[in-house]
Amino acid sequence: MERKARKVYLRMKTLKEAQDIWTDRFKATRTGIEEIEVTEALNRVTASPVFARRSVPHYHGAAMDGYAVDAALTFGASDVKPLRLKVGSEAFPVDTGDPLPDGTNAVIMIEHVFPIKEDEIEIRSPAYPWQHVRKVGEDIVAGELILPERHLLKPADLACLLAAGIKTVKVYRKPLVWIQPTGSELVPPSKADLLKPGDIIEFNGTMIKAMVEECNALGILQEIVPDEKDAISEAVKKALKSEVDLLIINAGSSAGSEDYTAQIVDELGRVLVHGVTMMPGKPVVLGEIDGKPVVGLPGYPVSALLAFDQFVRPLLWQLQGIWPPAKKYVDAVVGRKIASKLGLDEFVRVIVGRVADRLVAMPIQRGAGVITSLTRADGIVVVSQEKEGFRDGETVKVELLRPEYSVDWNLLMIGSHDNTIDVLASELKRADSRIRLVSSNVGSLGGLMALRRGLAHLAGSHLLNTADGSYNFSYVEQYLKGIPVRLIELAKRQQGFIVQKGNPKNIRDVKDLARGDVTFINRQGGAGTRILLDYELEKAGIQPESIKGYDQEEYTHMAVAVAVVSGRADAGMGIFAAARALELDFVPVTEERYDLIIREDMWEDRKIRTLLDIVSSDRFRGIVRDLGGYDPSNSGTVRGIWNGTEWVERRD
Ligand SMILES: Nc1nc2c(c(=O)[nH]1)N[C@H]1C(S)=C(S)[C@@H](COP(=O)(O)OP(=O)(O)OC[C@H]3O[C@@H](n4cnc5c(N)ncnc54)[C@H](O)[C@@H]3O)O[C@H]1N2
Ligand code: MOO
Repeated sequence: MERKARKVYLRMKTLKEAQDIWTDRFKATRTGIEEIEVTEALNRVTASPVFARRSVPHYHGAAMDGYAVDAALTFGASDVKPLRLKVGSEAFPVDTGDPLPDGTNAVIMIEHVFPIKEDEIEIRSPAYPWQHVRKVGEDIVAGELILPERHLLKPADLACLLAAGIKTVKVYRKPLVWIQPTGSELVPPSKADLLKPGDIIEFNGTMIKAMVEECNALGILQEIVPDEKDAISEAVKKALKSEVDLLIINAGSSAGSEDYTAQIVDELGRVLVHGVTMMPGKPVVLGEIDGKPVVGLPGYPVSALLAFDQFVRPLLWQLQGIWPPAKKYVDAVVGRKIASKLGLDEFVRVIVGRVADRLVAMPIQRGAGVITSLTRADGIVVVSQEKEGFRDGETVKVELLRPEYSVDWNLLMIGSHDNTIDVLASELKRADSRIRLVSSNVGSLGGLMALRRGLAHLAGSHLLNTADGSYNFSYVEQYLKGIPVRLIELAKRQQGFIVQKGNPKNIRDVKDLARGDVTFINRQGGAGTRILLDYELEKAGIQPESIKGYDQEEYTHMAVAVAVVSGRADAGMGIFAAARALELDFVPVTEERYDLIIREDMWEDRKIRTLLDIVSSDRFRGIVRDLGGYDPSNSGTVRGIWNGTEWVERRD
């Protein structure tokens, strides 16, 4: 083979350019054709037109239960002049589907017949010719075209084929896809219990195989190959010798020292595209070797999935001769500002809910390695390359990953994070499988803002009024003027310091945070926990500047605990459950009340009704108590009814 100059990173293409190059190159490529049983042909694509072998029905048949007659005999029958017919010679009993006896051409429904004697019936209206009869060829006429070429076979199509006397059908072969995970750090999922630092469980392969299957193709997941050029090259050659229609190499797509995909494709064949202005998914490699399509999907799971969706999915359908199934888009209002780089189409995952008749799309975590951003997402918003993002409140197009009706069952909760929210979410699902509690963590104050702007159904909040020690009331008064809401206690919970196991720095109270040997990890401004900390610092007369790490912020209790477990910090303020989840120690500081703040116009909503039943149930209280660090004895208690101007009810 001719050797070419090495081009590792080609000029970045736009998504549209890359898609055009890719689909154009393989526009005439199809998988082979095979003939299969109709009974096994669901979701396959016809490779030739199909013509009926017989008519349907192939005989005149009764369409109703009753009596078959010659219509001419019945003319003149009426209420004043009933007509009697002899059973067996003039009228013949038939059931739906029975062939019509010779000499008959109509069926009288049994309900319209009056039995006189065993062998005689009476009718009081005439039958017209061919009434209640399914005539020969009414549905299909032998020889007629019943399905065109390149038709995706759905259940009714299979029925139609069988009815027309067809037993086998020519379809395109399911594309066969070789999936090659690469990476010296990868270990198979079966070894998940024996991970060393640096090991990564190979999970992309299974995700890719599942996506391949969703495109009606067959994926063969190969064993992991290490990041060695020769080893990968060998695997590629082996793949191409087999019968595969498409080769996917996962990871090694970017510019690192061990990123060989583009080089190998370039040496063995031709790189069509390396680098697309999309994010995640930017370093995708599109090429061909021996006329076969080869794709290098980036290693990060979100990047791999999105690049697959843009390039592999359409190709797999194209190889079967049809368009990919259409995506579903809806308009929604952005719930939180989305900033994005110019020059890249950024794919932002969002949760979606319908609040007061408009759909709200709340962005969730952005990282290309954050697989949970895909498991949680209801949709994807693309910030196109010429935009720097979206302001909150702006209307955007959302690609829905779930059916639109299911989004109407989402309860959109924005605000402070708490572990009991996860319990609530799973209890809601248990009570009513349609309800999904989707939450976005922006801190307590952020939750109130979202309620004010009509971007959430409910907020979770634990905002302390440092003047009188009350929770949430004064903040509702300040931020929710004109917005009627109700406050329901979710639970009381302990707040304290999350510290290393064994508390090696011997942190006892808030004064210890100012010690020179202690590094702290903080929560973001507006978080209830942050306000609590500042309150405790003020009480103790400690200047925030004297605390090392005070300016380092995280958005959730768990993120604070992770900062401690990883050694980045010695202490952070948070809830007991977060410390326990990571086997850290906990130094209690105080107990606080965490409330659900619910829009008044949601009060009678079924989802909220279900939620309220759950939070006041013994079962919920039991689960929450078992988490540790919570006092759920007053869960479900109404703490306040705010009509937008004043408290109709307020119970501290
Ligand atoms: N200097 C540069 N570095 C990077 C660039 C760049 O342009 N210049 N691009 C970044 C972007 S964007 C992406 S996306 C990634 C793509 O990386 P690779 O495709 O080269 O993949 P790796 O670096 O090998 O792996 C990334 C990450 O994914 C994990 N991984 C890989 N395979 C699997 C698998 N089968 N299952 C689970 N996880 C997998 C791997 O362990 C790494 O953690 O590059 C950036 N860097
Ligand atoms: O393009 Mo990478 O896929 O942004 O993270």
